[in-house]
Amino acid sequence: DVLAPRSDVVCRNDKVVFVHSQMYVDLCNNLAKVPGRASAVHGLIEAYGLTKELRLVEPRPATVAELTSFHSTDYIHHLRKASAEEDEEKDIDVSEEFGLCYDCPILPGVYEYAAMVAGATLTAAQCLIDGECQVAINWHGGWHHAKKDEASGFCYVNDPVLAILRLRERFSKVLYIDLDLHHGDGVEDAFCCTSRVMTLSLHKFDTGFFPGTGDIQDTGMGRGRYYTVNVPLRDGIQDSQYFSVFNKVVSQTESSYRPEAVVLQLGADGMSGDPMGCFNLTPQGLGRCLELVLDWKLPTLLLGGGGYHVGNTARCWTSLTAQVLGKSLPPDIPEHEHFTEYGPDYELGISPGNRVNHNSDEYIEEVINTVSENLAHVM
Ligand SMILES: CN(c1ccc(C(=O)NO)cc1)S(=O)(=O)c1ccc(-c2ccccn2)s1
Ligand SMILES: [Zn+2]
Repeated sequence: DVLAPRSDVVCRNDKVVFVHSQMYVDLCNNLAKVPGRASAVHGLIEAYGLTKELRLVEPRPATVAELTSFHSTDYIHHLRKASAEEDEEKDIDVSEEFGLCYDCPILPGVYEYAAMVAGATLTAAQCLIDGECQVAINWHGGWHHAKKDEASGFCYVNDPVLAILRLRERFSKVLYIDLDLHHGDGVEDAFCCTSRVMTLSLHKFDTGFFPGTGDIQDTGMGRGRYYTVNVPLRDGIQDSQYFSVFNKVVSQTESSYRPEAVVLQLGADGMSGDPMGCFNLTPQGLGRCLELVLDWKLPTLLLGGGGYHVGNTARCWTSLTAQVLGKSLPPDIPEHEHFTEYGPDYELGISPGNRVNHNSDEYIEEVINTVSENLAHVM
Protein backbone atom coordinates (compact mmCIF):
# COMPACT_ATOMS: atom_id res chain seq x y z
CA ASP A 1 0.00 0.00 0.00
CA VAL A 2 3.04 2.21 -0.29
CA LEU A 3 1.44 4.18 -3.14
CA ALA A 4 -2.11 4.17 -1.79
CA PRO A 5 -3.09 7.40 0.04
CA ARG A 6 -3.06 6.63 3.72
CA SER A 7 -6.53 8.02 4.42
CA ASP A 8 -9.78 7.16 2.66
CA VAL A 9 -10.16 10.80 1.60
CA VAL A 10 -9.92 10.51 -2.16
CA CYS A 11 -8.88 13.73 -3.81
CA ARG A 12 -11.44 14.45 -6.54
CA ASN A 13 -9.66 17.44 -7.92
CA ASP A 14 -5.91 17.83 -8.29
CA LYS A 15 -6.15 21.63 -8.44
CA VAL A 16 -4.24 23.33 -5.69
CA VAL A 17 -6.53 25.43 -3.48
CA PHE A 18 -5.27 28.96 -2.85
CA VAL A 19 -7.26 31.00 -0.32
CA HIS A 20 -7.61 34.55 -1.60
CA SER A 21 -9.81 37.63 -1.83
CA GLN A 22 -8.93 41.30 -2.30
CA MET A 23 -10.57 42.14 1.01
CA TYR A 24 -8.43 39.49 2.71
CA VAL A 25 -5.25 40.89 1.16
CA ASP A 26 -6.25 44.43 2.18
CA LEU A 27 -6.89 43.33 5.78
CA CYS A 28 -3.55 41.52 5.98
CA ASN A 29 -1.75 44.45 4.31
CA ASN A 30 -2.92 46.88 6.96
CA LEU A 31 -2.87 44.87 10.14
CA ALA A 32 -0.19 42.22 9.88
CA LYS A 33 3.19 43.09 11.37
CA VAL A 34 4.66 43.57 7.91
CA PRO A 35 2.57 46.25 6.18
CA GLY A 36 2.13 45.72 2.45
CA ARG A 37 3.57 42.21 2.45
CA ALA A 38 0.28 40.50 1.59
CA SER A 39 -0.21 42.42 -1.65
CA ALA A 40 3.45 42.00 -2.62
CA VAL A 41 3.14 38.23 -2.18
CA HIS A 42 -0.13 38.03 -4.08
CA GLY A 43 1.08 40.49 -6.70
CA LEU A 44 4.15 38.41 -7.58
CA ILE A 45 2.22 35.12 -7.65
CA GLU A 46 -0.28 36.79 -10.00
CA ALA A 47 2.44 38.49 -12.11
CA TYR A 48 3.95 35.06 -12.84
CA GLY A 49 0.53 33.86 -14.03
CA LEU A 50 0.20 31.29 -11.25
CA THR A 51 -3.27 32.38 -10.05
CA LYS A 52 -4.65 31.02 -13.35
CA GLU A 53 -3.33 27.56 -12.39
CA LEU A 54 -4.73 27.68 -8.86
CA ARG A 55 -8.25 27.16 -7.55
CA LEU A 56 -8.93 30.45 -5.76
CA VAL A 57 -11.25 30.03 -2.79
CA GLU A 58 -12.58 33.04 -0.89
CA PRO A 59 -12.04 33.03 2.88
CA ARG A 60 -14.74 33.76 5.41
CA PRO A 61 -14.11 34.95 8.98
CA ALA A 62 -13.80 32.30 11.68
CA THR A 63 -16.76 32.28 14.05
CA VAL A 64 -16.36 32.83 17.80
CA ALA A 65 -17.17 29.13 18.24
CA GLU A 66 -14.30 28.21 15.88
CA LEU A 67 -11.87 30.61 17.58
CA THR A 68 -12.78 29.28 21.03
CA SER A 69 -12.17 25.69 19.92
CA PHE A 70 -8.65 26.57 21.11
CA HIS A 71 -8.58 30.10 22.54
CA SER A 72 -10.34 30.99 25.79
CA THR A 73 -13.69 32.77 25.57
CA ASP A 74 -12.35 35.54 27.80
CA TYR A 75 -9.44 36.17 25.46
CA ILE A 76 -11.55 36.21 22.28
CA HIS A 77 -14.20 38.45 23.85
CA HIS A 78 -11.51 40.84 25.11
CA LEU A 79 -9.85 40.90 21.69
CA ARG A 80 -13.17 41.62 19.99
CA LYS A 81 -14.14 44.35 22.47
CA ALA A 82 -10.75 46.06 22.48
CA SER A 83 -10.59 45.89 18.69
CA ALA A 84 -13.98 47.60 18.34
CA GLU A 85 -13.16 50.52 20.63
CA GLU A 86 -12.14 53.72 18.91
CA ASP A 87 -8.88 55.25 20.08
CA GLU A 88 -10.43 58.17 21.92
CA GLU A 89 -12.80 55.95 23.96
CA LYS A 90 -10.15 53.44 24.84
CA ASP A 91 -8.23 54.19 28.00
CA ILE A 92 -4.65 53.59 26.99
CA ASP A 93 -4.76 49.92 27.68
CA VAL A 94 -1.20 48.78 28.01
CA SER A 95 -2.26 46.15 30.50
CA GLU A 96 -0.33 43.05 29.69
CA GLU A 97 -3.50 41.03 30.15
CA PHE A 98 -3.87 38.54 27.31
CA GLY A 99 -0.48 39.64 25.92
CA LEU A 100 -2.14 42.54 24.11
CA CYS A 101 0.64 45.08 24.26
CA TYR A 102 4.07 45.80 22.78
CA ASP A 103 4.52 43.22 19.97
CA CYS A 104 0.77 42.56 19.77
CA PRO A 105 -0.85 45.99 20.16
CA ILE A 106 -4.60 46.41 20.00
CA LEU A 107 -5.19 48.17 16.70
CA PRO A 108 -8.70 49.04 15.46
CA GLY A 109 -9.94 46.11 13.38
CA VAL A 110 -7.37 43.64 14.69
CA TYR A 111 -10.17 41.21 15.63
CA GLU A 112 -11.58 41.23 12.07
CA TYR A 113 -8.04 40.66 10.76
CA ALA A 114 -7.32 37.76 13.13
CA ALA A 115 -10.74 36.17 12.53
CA MET A 116 -10.27 36.40 8.75
CA VAL A 117 -6.79 34.85 8.84
CA ALA A 118 -8.10 32.03 11.02
CA GLY A 119 -11.12 31.64 8.72
CA ALA A 120 -8.83 31.48 5.69
CA THR A 121 -6.73 28.73 7.22
CA LEU A 122 -9.89 26.83 8.28
CA THR A 123 -11.26 27.23 4.73
CA ALA A 124 -8.08 25.64 3.39
CA ALA A 125 -8.25 22.80 5.93
CA GLN A 126 -11.91 22.15 5.05
CA CYS A 127 -11.01 21.79 1.36
CA LEU A 128 -8.53 19.06 2.33
CA ILE A 129 -11.09 17.31 4.54
CA ASP A 130 -13.71 17.43 1.75
CA GLY A 131 -11.23 15.92 -0.69
CA GLU A 132 -11.42 19.05 -2.87
CA CYS A 133 -7.62 19.07 -3.22
CA GLN A 134 -4.45 17.45 -1.99
CA VAL A 135 -2.66 20.75 -1.27
CA ALA A 136 -4.22 23.94 0.12
CA ILE A 137 -2.31 27.21 0.65
CA ASN A 138 -2.80 30.25 2.92
CA TRP A 139 0.40 32.30 2.79
CA HIS A 140 -1.10 34.90 5.15
CA GLY A 141 -1.56 32.35 7.94
CA GLY A 142 0.95 30.48 10.09
CA TRP A 143 0.78 32.59 13.26
CA HIS A 144 2.35 29.96 15.47
CA HIS A 145 3.10 31.85 18.73
CA ALA A 146 -0.45 32.69 19.87
CA LYS A 147 -1.45 30.85 23.07
CA LYS A 148 -4.86 29.78 24.37
CA ASP A 149 -5.37 33.08 26.19
CA GLU A 150 -2.50 35.25 25.07
CA ALA A 151 -1.29 37.03 21.96
CA SER A 152 2.45 36.63 21.41
CA GLY A 153 5.14 37.40 18.87
CA PHE A 154 2.96 39.33 16.41
CA CYS A 155 0.39 36.45 16.60
CA TYR A 156 -3.15 37.16 17.85
CA VAL A 157 -4.91 33.90 16.91
CA ASN A 158 -3.14 30.58 16.38
CA ASP A 159 -4.54 29.55 13.01
CA PRO A 160 -2.28 26.46 12.67
CA VAL A 161 -3.75 25.07 15.92
CA LEU A 162 -7.33 25.73 14.71
CA ALA A 163 -6.56 23.96 11.42
CA ILE A 164 -5.02 20.96 13.17
CA LEU A 165 -8.04 20.66 15.48
CA ARG A 166 -10.31 20.74 12.40
CA LEU A 167 -8.17 18.18 10.53
CA ARG A 168 -8.25 15.92 13.60
CA GLU A 169 -12.01 15.62 13.17
CA ARG A 170 -11.23 13.69 9.98
CA PHE A 171 -7.68 12.34 10.30
CA SER A 172 -6.48 10.28 13.24
CA LYS A 173 -2.87 11.51 13.10
CA VAL A 174 -1.74 14.95 11.96
CA LEU A 175 1.90 15.98 11.54
CA TYR A 176 2.76 19.67 12.02
CA ILE A 177 6.13 20.83 10.61
CA ASP A 178 7.35 24.37 11.40
CA LEU A 179 10.19 25.78 9.27
CA ASP A 180 9.92 29.40 10.46
CA LEU A 181 13.12 30.88 11.92
CA HIS A 182 11.37 30.91 15.32
CA HIS A 183 10.21 27.96 17.43
CA GLY A 184 6.54 27.10 16.89
CA ASP A 185 5.86 27.29 20.62
CA GLY A 186 2.10 27.98 20.49
CA VAL A 187 1.42 24.89 18.37
CA GLU A 188 3.78 22.73 20.42
CA ASP A 189 2.08 23.84 23.67
CA ALA A 190 -1.37 23.03 22.27
CA PHE A 191 -0.47 19.42 21.43
CA CYS A 192 2.43 18.55 23.78
CA CYS A 193 0.33 16.00 25.71
CA THR A 194 -1.19 14.03 22.83
CA SER A 195 0.20 11.46 20.40
CA ARG A 196 -2.55 12.31 17.88
CA VAL A 197 -0.67 15.39 16.72
CA MET A 198 3.07 15.33 16.23
CA THR A 199 4.78 18.73 16.16
CA LEU A 200 8.22 19.12 14.62
CA SER A 201 10.02 22.46 14.59
CA LEU A 202 13.38 23.46 13.09
CA HIS A 203 14.35 26.88 14.45
CA LYS A 204 17.07 29.07 15.81
CA PHE A 205 17.72 28.25 19.47
CA ASP A 206 20.12 30.56 21.28
CA THR A 207 20.39 32.50 24.51
CA GLY A 208 17.93 35.36 24.55
CA PHE A 209 16.39 34.58 21.15
CA PHE A 210 12.58 34.74 20.96
CA PRO A 211 10.62 32.78 22.18
CA GLY A 212 13.40 30.96 24.10
CA THR A 213 11.73 27.53 23.93
CA GLY A 214 12.32 24.55 21.62
CA ASP A 215 15.38 22.89 23.08
CA ILE A 216 16.23 19.41 21.84
CA GLN A 217 15.28 17.68 25.07
CA ASP A 218 11.75 19.11 24.97
CA THR A 219 9.96 16.03 23.60
CA GLY A 220 6.42 16.36 24.96
CA MET A 221 4.71 15.04 28.08
CA GLY A 222 2.54 12.14 29.22
CA ARG A 223 0.90 10.42 26.26
CA GLY A 224 2.58 13.05 24.09
CA ARG A 225 6.10 12.10 25.17
CA TYR A 226 8.34 11.80 22.08
CA TYR A 227 5.58 13.32 19.85
CA THR A 228 7.17 16.75 20.14
CA VAL A 229 10.37 17.09 18.12
CA ASN A 230 12.63 20.12 18.41
CA VAL A 231 15.63 20.72 16.16
CA PRO A 232 17.59 23.65 17.65
CA LEU A 233 19.91 25.37 15.18
CA ARG A 234 22.39 28.25 15.28
CA ASP A 235 22.95 31.31 13.11
CA GLY A 236 24.29 31.07 9.58
CA ILE A 237 22.90 27.70 8.49
CA GLN A 238 22.66 27.30 4.71
CA ASP A 239 20.45 25.19 2.44
CA SER A 240 22.58 22.01 2.24
CA GLN A 241 23.04 21.49 5.97
CA TYR A 242 19.45 22.54 6.66
CA PHE A 243 18.02 20.08 4.15
CA SER A 244 20.34 17.36 5.42
CA VAL A 245 18.99 17.62 8.98
CA PHE A 246 15.42 18.10 7.68
CA ASN A 247 15.66 15.04 5.43
CA LYS A 248 17.00 12.71 8.13
CA VAL A 249 14.66 13.90 10.91
CA VAL A 250 11.45 14.30 8.88
CA SER A 251 11.89 11.05 6.94
CA GLN A 252 12.28 9.12 10.17
CA THR A 253 9.33 11.02 11.65
CA GLU A 254 7.06 10.16 8.71
CA SER A 255 8.05 6.49 8.57
CA SER A 256 7.60 5.97 12.31
CA TYR A 257 4.51 8.15 12.85
CA ARG A 258 2.71 7.51 9.54
CA PRO A 259 0.60 10.71 9.60
CA GLU A 260 -2.63 10.99 7.58
CA ALA A 261 -2.40 14.76 7.03
CA VAL A 262 0.32 17.41 7.23
CA VAL A 263 0.36 21.11 8.17
CA LEU A 264 3.57 22.80 6.99
CA GLN A 265 4.43 26.32 8.29
CA LEU A 266 6.89 27.92 5.84
CA GLY A 267 7.80 31.21 7.56
CA ALA A 268 10.35 33.00 5.36
CA ASP A 269 12.32 34.84 8.07
CA GLY A 270 15.14 32.32 7.72
CA MET A 271 15.90 33.59 4.25
CA SER A 272 19.23 35.23 3.46
CA GLY A 273 18.66 38.99 3.57
CA ASP A 274 15.85 38.89 6.12
CA PRO A 275 16.14 41.70 8.73
CA MET A 276 16.19 39.00 11.42
CA GLY A 277 19.67 38.31 10.03
CA CYS A 278 20.00 34.79 11.48
CA PHE A 279 19.74 31.91 8.98
CA ASN A 280 21.22 32.00 5.49
CA LEU A 281 18.66 29.98 3.55
CA THR A 282 17.21 30.43 0.05
CA PRO A 283 13.85 29.38 -1.46
CA GLN A 284 15.67 26.43 -3.07
CA GLY A 285 16.50 25.05 0.37
CA LEU A 286 12.92 25.35 1.66
CA GLY A 287 11.77 24.01 -1.72
CA ARG A 288 13.71 20.76 -1.21
CA CYS A 289 11.99 20.36 2.19
CA LEU A 290 8.60 21.01 0.58
CA GLU A 291 9.32 18.49 -2.19
CA LEU A 292 10.01 15.76 0.35
CA VAL A 293 6.67 16.41 2.10
CA LEU A 294 4.69 16.62 -1.16
CA ASP A 295 6.11 13.24 -2.22
CA TRP A 296 4.10 11.63 0.59
CA LYS A 297 0.93 12.51 -1.37
CA LEU A 298 -0.94 13.29 1.84
CA PRO A 299 -3.53 16.05 2.37
CA THR A 300 -1.17 18.98 2.97
CA LEU A 301 -1.87 22.49 4.27
CA LEU A 302 0.79 25.12 3.51
CA LEU A 303 0.97 28.24 5.69
CA GLY A 304 3.21 31.29 5.82
CA GLY A 305 4.46 32.97 8.99
CA GLY A 306 7.44 35.27 9.54
CA GLY A 307 9.25 37.01 6.72
CA TYR A 308 10.34 40.62 7.18
CA HIS A 309 12.06 41.35 3.87
CA VAL A 310 8.96 41.93 1.76
CA GLY A 311 10.60 41.19 -1.61
CA ASN A 312 12.40 38.05 -0.42
CA THR A 313 9.27 36.71 1.29
CA ALA A 314 7.31 37.22 -1.94
CA ARG A 315 10.17 35.57 -3.90
CA CYS A 316 10.14 32.60 -1.50
CA TRP A 317 6.41 31.92 -1.41
CA THR A 318 6.01 32.52 -5.17
CA SER A 319 8.78 29.98 -5.86
CA LEU A 320 7.14 27.47 -3.49
CA THR A 321 3.71 28.03 -5.06
CA ALA A 322 5.20 27.33 -8.52
CA GLN A 323 6.86 24.21 -7.15
CA VAL A 324 3.55 22.87 -5.84
CA LEU A 325 2.14 23.46 -9.34
CA GLY A 326 5.13 21.79 -10.98
CA LYS A 327 5.88 25.00 -12.87
CA SER A 328 9.33 26.50 -13.39
CA LEU A 329 9.51 30.30 -13.43
CA PRO A 330 11.64 32.66 -15.56
CA PRO A 331 14.39 34.23 -13.42
CA ASP A 332 13.48 37.85 -14.20
CA ILE A 333 10.75 39.43 -12.08
CA PRO A 334 7.83 40.29 -14.41
CA GLU A 335 6.83 43.92 -14.71
CA HIS A 336 3.94 44.51 -12.27
CA GLU A 337 2.67 46.93 -9.62
CA HIS A 338 5.31 46.00 -7.01
CA PHE A 339 8.23 45.65 -9.46
CA THR A 340 10.36 48.22 -7.59
CA GLU A 341 10.43 45.96 -4.48
CA TYR A 342 12.82 43.67 -6.34
CA GLY A 343 15.68 46.00 -7.17
CA PRO A 344 18.54 46.22 -7.83
CA ASP A 345 18.70 42.80 -9.52
CA TYR A 346 14.98 42.29 -10.28
CA GLU A 347 15.54 38.51 -10.17
CA LEU A 348 13.44 35.79 -8.56
CA GLY A 349 16.40 33.97 -7.02
CA ILE A 350 17.95 34.78 -3.65
CA SER A 351 21.65 34.10 -3.12
CA PRO A 352 23.04 33.05 0.25
CA GLY A 353 25.12 35.68 2.02
CA ASN A 354 28.75 34.94 2.92
CA ARG A 355 28.10 34.85 6.64
CA VAL A 356 29.67 32.73 9.36
CA ASN A 357 27.88 29.43 9.91
CA HIS A 358 27.76 28.54 13.59
CA ASN A 359 26.45 25.04 12.92
CA SER A 360 29.46 22.72 12.75
CA ASP A 361 28.94 19.35 11.05
CA GLU A 362 29.63 17.75 14.42
CA TYR A 363 26.83 19.81 16.00
CA ILE A 364 24.40 18.85 13.26
CA GLU A 365 25.42 15.18 13.57
CA GLU A 366 24.82 15.30 17.33
CA VAL A 367 21.38 16.93 16.86
CA ILE A 368 20.36 14.30 14.29
CA ASN A 369 21.49 11.43 16.54
CA THR A 370 19.69 12.79 19.60
CA VAL A 371 16.44 13.37 17.68
CA SER A 372 16.75 9.93 16.09
CA GLU A 373 17.10 8.26 19.50
CA ASN A 374 13.95 10.05 20.69
CA LEU A 375 12.03 9.11 17.54
CA ALA A 376 12.83 5.43 18.17
CA HIS A 377 10.09 5.61 20.84
CA VAL A 378 7.42 6.70 18.31
CA MET A 379 5.20 4.03 16.87
C1 LIG B 1 8.56 40.17 19.13
N1 LIG B 1 9.65 39.49 18.51
C2 LIG B 1 9.38 38.58 17.47
C3 LIG B 1 8.47 37.58 17.69
C4 LIG B 1 8.16 36.66 16.67
C5 LIG B 1 8.78 36.76 15.45
C6 LIG B 1 8.48 35.76 14.38
O1 LIG B 1 8.74 35.98 13.21
N2 LIG B 1 7.96 34.57 14.73
O2 LIG B 1 7.79 33.61 13.80
C7 LIG B 1 9.69 37.78 15.23
C8 LIG B 1 10.00 38.69 16.25
S1 LIG B 1 11.12 39.96 18.92
O3 LIG B 1 11.10 40.53 20.19
O4 LIG B 1 12.00 38.83 18.76
C9 LIG B 1 11.55 41.11 17.80
C10 LIG B 1 10.94 42.27 17.51
C11 LIG B 1 11.58 43.00 16.49
C12 LIG B 1 12.69 42.34 16.00
C13 LIG B 1 13.56 42.76 14.95
C14 LIG B 1 13.22 43.83 14.16
C15 LIG B 1 14.08 44.19 13.16
C16 LIG B 1 15.25 43.47 12.98
C17 LIG B 1 15.52 42.39 13.80
N3 LIG B 1 14.67 42.04 14.76
S2 LIG B 1 12.91 40.88 16.82
ZN1 LIG C 1 9.54 33.86 12.68
